[in-house]
Parts: sequence; C-alpha cells; structure tokens
Amino acid sequence: MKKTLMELTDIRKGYDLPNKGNVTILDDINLKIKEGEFISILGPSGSGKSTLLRIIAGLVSPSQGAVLYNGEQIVGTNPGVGMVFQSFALFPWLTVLENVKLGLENKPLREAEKMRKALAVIDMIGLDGFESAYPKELSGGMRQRVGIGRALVMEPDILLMDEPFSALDVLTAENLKRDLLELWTEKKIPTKSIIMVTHSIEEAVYMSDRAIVLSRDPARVITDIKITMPHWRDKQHPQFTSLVDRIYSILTKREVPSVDVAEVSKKKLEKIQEVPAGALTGFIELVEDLGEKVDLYKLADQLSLDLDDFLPIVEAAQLLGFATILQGDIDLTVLGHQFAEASVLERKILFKEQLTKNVPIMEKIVWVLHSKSNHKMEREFFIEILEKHFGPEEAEHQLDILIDWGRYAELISYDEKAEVLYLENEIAATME
Ligand SMILES: Nc1ncnc2c1ncn2[C@@H]1O[C@H](COP(=O)(O)OP(=O)(O)OP(=O)(O)O)[C@@H](O)[C@H]1O
Repeated sequence: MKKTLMELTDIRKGYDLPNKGNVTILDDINLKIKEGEFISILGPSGSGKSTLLRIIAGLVSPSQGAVLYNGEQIVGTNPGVGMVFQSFALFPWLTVLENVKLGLENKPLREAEKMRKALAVIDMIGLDGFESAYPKELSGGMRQRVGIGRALVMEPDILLMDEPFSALDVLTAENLKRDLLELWTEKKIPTKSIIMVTHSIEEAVYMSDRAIVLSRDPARVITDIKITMPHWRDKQHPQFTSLVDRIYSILTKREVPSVDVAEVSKKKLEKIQEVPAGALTGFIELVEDLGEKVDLYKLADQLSLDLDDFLPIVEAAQLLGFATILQGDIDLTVLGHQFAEASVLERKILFKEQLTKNVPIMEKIVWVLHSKSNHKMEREFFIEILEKHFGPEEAEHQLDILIDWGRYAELISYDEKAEVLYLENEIAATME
C-alpha cells in the first residue's frame, strides 16, 4: 500500500461576491494523494482548479474542511509543497541563480549549501551556463525552467504546478514536458507526488497517473480516473485516444434542464457561453460537412483550438439543441442537420425557436420589451437583473451574447448608441 501524503476532507470554499452573497466555488472535495502519484486536475474554465491547488499549498484557506499533510492538519502554508506558476513568477532583477536560490530562502541552510543545491538544480533543469543571466535574457521555456527549478530546489514532497506549460509555444512546451517527465519517472528528483492543473486533456493523459475532473458552479470531483499506461506514452495509441475521448465527453456532458419561464427570476440562471451566433453557425456547418460523428478531440486539434476556445462552442450548440455529444464524438441532432442545410431565413426561424425554448431569460427579455408600450428598455435594466445571478462583469458579457443571439434570431433589436433594447414594430405587432 502506498503511503497517503495528503488528504483533503470535506473541503468547501466560498467567496463573498457583491450582490451574490457567499458563493460556493468548491464543494464536497475529498481527495487522498498518495506517494508516487502524478495527478492532473481538469475542469471547465473558472471552475476552481487554481483555488483547489492554492488550498493544497495553504495559500488559500478553505471555508470548511481540512487539509492534512502527513496526517497533520496544515495551518498556513504547506511545508511539503513547491509551486510552479503559469506566469513563471520570476523576479526580473534577480539572476537565474538568485531566483532559484529564493526557493531556499526560509530553509535553515548555510549559504554555501544553498549555493550547491541551487547550482545542482540549475544543471538538472538544463540551464547550466545561464546562472548569471536575467529573466529578460531568457526564452519563455527557459524562464519556466527557472520557475520549476525554484520549486524543485526546495525538494518538496509534492510539486504543485498551475498550468505550467500553457504560456509556452507548442514545441517548447513539449520539450519541457518530456524533460520534467524524465526527471519524475527516472526518480532524479526526490519529489513524491506531482499535482498539475491543466486545460489540456492530452497533456493530462500523457503525463499523469490519475486525472481528476471537476464540475463547475460549484466544483466537485465528477471523475477520478487512473491512467495505467506505461511511460513513454504513444499519443496515437488507441488506448491513449480513447481515454482522451472519454475525458472529453465527461467534460462536455451537460444536462439541459427544462425551465419554467415564470420561475426564471427565482431560479439560478444558467450561464451562456460567449459564442456569437455567426461562430456557432459556422461550427454547425463544419460538423455537417465532416459527416457523421466527428471526434471532438481531433476536431479541436484540426482547428488548432485550445480546449478552452473549443468547449464553449460545443456547449452552445448543445444548449440550443443542435448537437449532441456521445463518448467524445459530436453529432448533429435532426434539428442541427436541418439548420445546416437551411436557407438564411429558415435558419433564423430555427434559431429563434431553439433560443426561446432553451434560453428562458431570452423569453423574459422579449416579454419585458413587449409589455412596455414603446417596446423599449434600457440595457441597464437587464444588467441589474443579470448582475444578481452573475455579478457585474459577467452580467455585461451575458447580455452582450443574449443581444447577439436575439438579433440574429430577429427576436429583438438593439440601439448600441442609446444602449436600448427594443422590438421592431412589426415584431411587436405579431405578438399582439
Ligand atoms: N479571491 C477571490 N475572490 C472572489 N472570487 C474568486 C477569488 N479567487 C477566485 N475566485 C473565483 O473563483 C472561481 C474559480 O476560480 P479559479 O481561478 O480557481 O478557477 P480555474 O478553474 O483555475 O480557472 P481557469 O481555468 O480560468 O484558470 C472563479 O469564478 C473566480 O472568479
């Protein structure tokens, strides 16, 4: 039996947000992290992955629950972890050596010992010869090597990495992933466990032994998958691709609840993905052209889109009932096929029907405009309603996308200058 290094029990994290009260970001998180495990944490954007990592590091305290390290509850920063950040977080006025040595700042070691350890790590991460260079003289990949070196020099039991490769170009990232994996699999570092937050399913399946998938609003663990393929993994191997597909379908799975319109103001509004109608239309056309059951993962790859850019489009197509996802494949529904083949006018009608049926707030907006004798209402009015559900910044985004969709469907019009939503006379007349 492998030893449990860390344990998270019943973690909940809430933040007090303006107009929304205490919003639960993470809920009911129970995790055991064992020696020898390389864990990836995946989940939709904004779900709470970084918050979870920060709770493990002791940089953020949970609202409820406990974090145990070697069986003891941690208070303040976790002494057993080293952290690597997406943004490298280097000090520009310090050299490579000084930045790496910073990891040892709080260790009770003699200067000579700190120097020895830092130089050894610099060598190990492939920066030999760059000890006295400043971050601005280094490429992105080299800077992240310094970031990793600063964490490794602490010889932490657990290495935490928050999207460590996402700020790097593809080739540099691949190179660094291989080097890090070599250090880990060949036990060249004393690290006992690695936890990495990532947006890339492929990266997770390539590198880790366990993938944890979080839901959103709030984040709960929806899947915890063991990845047992030996290293080095072949990304073309059917076992590899089917696992990527499986995680993809878990991440894209969503339920479309049927919402009673009268209940909308009381119920929690579902966030709409910010995908303009034009992009959505193009996407549906593309899937139609590619034929039956398109592998989502391959499609994202072909379009050179990041998961984060791609998932919203897929989600929006699902929300409107134009597409379904099954085991990592996207398929158009009957309506989706109809939409792809329809004329411009017919498309607008289909879009309008689906929008009214599946996005209850849209119907509410039309209802408000229709109720007014001049069929007009200020943007601010709707912002206030949306703010209660989404907070100020997101409310603006949500209304923008509702306006975009509503305009495309010819359900509503918008005067950008006056910031007023309105119904065209003939549209209002058809509703009498
Ligand atoms: N200090 C804070 N105060 C209020 N809300 C916060 C705070 N930190 C994070 N949040 C909110 O918590 C949610 C989760 O944020 P977090 O950064 O953990 O998500 P994430 O999954 O890492 O996101 P991404 O994939 O975009 O990096 C977000 O809605 C964010 O706005």
